[in-house]
Amino acid sequence: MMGASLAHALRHHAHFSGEIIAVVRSDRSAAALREKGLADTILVDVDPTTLAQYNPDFVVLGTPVLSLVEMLPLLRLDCPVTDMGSTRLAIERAARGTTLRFAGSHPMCGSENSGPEALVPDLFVNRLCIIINGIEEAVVDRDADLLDSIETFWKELGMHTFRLDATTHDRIVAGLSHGPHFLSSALAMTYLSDPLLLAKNEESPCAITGGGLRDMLRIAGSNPVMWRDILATNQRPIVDFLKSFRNELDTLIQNAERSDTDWVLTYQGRAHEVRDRIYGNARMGNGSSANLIPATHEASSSLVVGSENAKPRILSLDGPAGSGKSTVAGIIARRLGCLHADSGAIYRSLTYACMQLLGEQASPEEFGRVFLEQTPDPHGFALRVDYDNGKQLHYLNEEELGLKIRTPSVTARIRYIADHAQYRNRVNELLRELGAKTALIVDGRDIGTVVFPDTPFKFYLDAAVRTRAERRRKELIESGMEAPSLEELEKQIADRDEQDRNRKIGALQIPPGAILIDTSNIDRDMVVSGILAHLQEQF
Ligand SMILES: Nc1ncnc2c1ncn2[C@@H]1O[C@H](COP(=O)(O)OP(=O)(O)O)[C@@H](O)[C@H]1O
Ligand SMILES: Nc1ccn([C@H]2C[C@H](O)[C@@H](COP(=O)(O)OP(=O)(O)O)O2)c(=O)n1
Repeated sequence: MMGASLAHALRHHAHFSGEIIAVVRSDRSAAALREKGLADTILVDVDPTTLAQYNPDFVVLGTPVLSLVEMLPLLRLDCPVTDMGSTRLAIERAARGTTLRFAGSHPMCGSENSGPEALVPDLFVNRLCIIINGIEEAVVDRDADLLDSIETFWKELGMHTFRLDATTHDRIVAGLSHGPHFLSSALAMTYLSDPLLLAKNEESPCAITGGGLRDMLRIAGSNPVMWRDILATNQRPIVDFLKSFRNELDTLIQNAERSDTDWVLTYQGRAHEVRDRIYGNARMGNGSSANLIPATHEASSSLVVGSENAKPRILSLDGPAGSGKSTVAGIIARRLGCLHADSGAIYRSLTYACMQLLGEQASPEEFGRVFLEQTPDPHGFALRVDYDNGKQLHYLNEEELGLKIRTPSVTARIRYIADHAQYRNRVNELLRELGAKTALIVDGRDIGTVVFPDTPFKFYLDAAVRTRAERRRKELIESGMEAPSLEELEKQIADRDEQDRNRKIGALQIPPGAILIDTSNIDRDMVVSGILAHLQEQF
């Protein structure tokens, strides 16, 4: 999963045009990579000592930890070599006796899924990568240039980086990552000791659980081989963490057995504080340090419908400019009591923000670079998306942008932003985080294909170019903006259709399974009732 996601991220990186050589173990993985066009050369089950003959410039090893430990001493390579292993001491010790230019990495974005089919297009964006600078605490024993080149590699993929020695790394991740995985498995196993719980749950038409248990069990089914290796190579810190958890559990049980239950208020309050220290507002979710759309995009509480336990509901509305998506999405959101997320407006606000920063003459490449330069925010510009009374609002340095994002000069430059994977990933992440919290009607170009491909509620609106130009002209006149001639608008819309349909990533397409509605000759109320009729109250 991680290797394929890495190949995908490189393939779609705006500035990477190199050759990708993938080394895989099975024909099945090779076929999946080939089908997705993710590598120029695919080598199946080759002897690692022969890799030098391909003259790689950079090597990332992505096998489970124990096979890394076996493989490292066999490699004969001159280029920088790194890996993606999640325990470090064993790997760093295996590398120490070699002549390799090796410094380890731990991109903290693994998941319970494995195999190339499970690839995640924006896996690395805004996640943390720990770069290993030595074995012992406070002793940096790696070459500075090597560390810089490995750090730059991950940063180019949108990661945040942090340097640590292997010993400290292993102790910290035992508590913050490995320990919780084993606890999730232990929680799952607890249900075996009381079969009634499982049996009654299975008899019930829906699971007798809320979202809380699902969150806690999500990681219980992770790849067993990977966890065997992690335990084998980080045993002591993991066992220490599990023991301190057992002590905490004993304290909890003792308190729960006492008749005075007021302690629970203090206990829960303190637990909440600890949770905030780990995932506190500034660090929650999308790694807001890039400050381009920081993490404060949560919906106002009055708008959040459904509870933590409700199944997330997403309705995607894709289509070309002027087909009526945002109008219809807004009406349906109000009718169904959920949020309307206007993805095009988010691209517009990003475009506007970059224009303010760079000036109108800036080239597409300069626009593309702003995102990467934002860490750690040298420009001090903060873009925030928020919702108030059902309206999506865009704030640049706390100024609400209103119609400024809808001017022709912004529209003409949106592609400078929308063509870049970094920006797309950021917008997609924001939408998915929102969708995990509340029911959404989302309109855009790639919502049913890329952002929420699994939603069963997909619609695609279209209309003749002329009709769309007429609508846009009327809209511009009504909002007091300068309106070009109909012919000029028709040309602009056709040009944008062309850009939107031919974008390398996130292109406008009819999503598989989407219901098509041609709005040329029907008014917005008919479009709305057509969509609601299709939903048949299932949404
Ligand atoms: N079915 C429709 N019939 C007529 N006009 C419509 C229809 N749907 C939307 N409009 C109008 O067309 C314009 C563009 O619609 P909009 O929702 O902004 O499109 P999109 O979000 O797809 O770009 C708006 O002024 C809107 O009021
Ligand atoms: N999901 C999306 C939404 C919009 N975009 C880009 C492409 C679109 O031409 C622009 C503007 O989108 P917007 O929905 O505001 O477009 P119109 O209101 O229809 O003009 O943003 C995108 O690339 N992906």
